[in-house]
Amino acid sequence: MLFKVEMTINIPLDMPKATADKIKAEEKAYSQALQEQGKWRHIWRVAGSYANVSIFDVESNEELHNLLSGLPLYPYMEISVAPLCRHPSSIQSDDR
Ligand SMILES: O=C(O)CC1=CCC(=O)O1
Repeated sequence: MLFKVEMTINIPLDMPKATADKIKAEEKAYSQALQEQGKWRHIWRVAGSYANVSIFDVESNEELHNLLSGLPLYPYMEISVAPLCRHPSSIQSDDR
């Protein structure tokens, strides 16, 4: 199941830089592990914003929820999720 996920990050201004840097490093490792597993298919920076648009490929809504709620930056994110399906004009032979 494919989902578009938009994440907007709002780190509190009073968070110490060392704390924020540690959480960001944990976030990067978490994200890259999921990318290596093929579950986090794409991640794109939204130009001009501390936000990303990502594509996830998971087995269920529950799996997506568990992955997203495990993000180290989750407490500081606004997240929106949209389920995806094949576009009838797509020339791709599969959903990759
Ligand atoms: O968009 C961001 O910077 C938040 C984020 C999600 C995965 C990651 O590595 O950073």
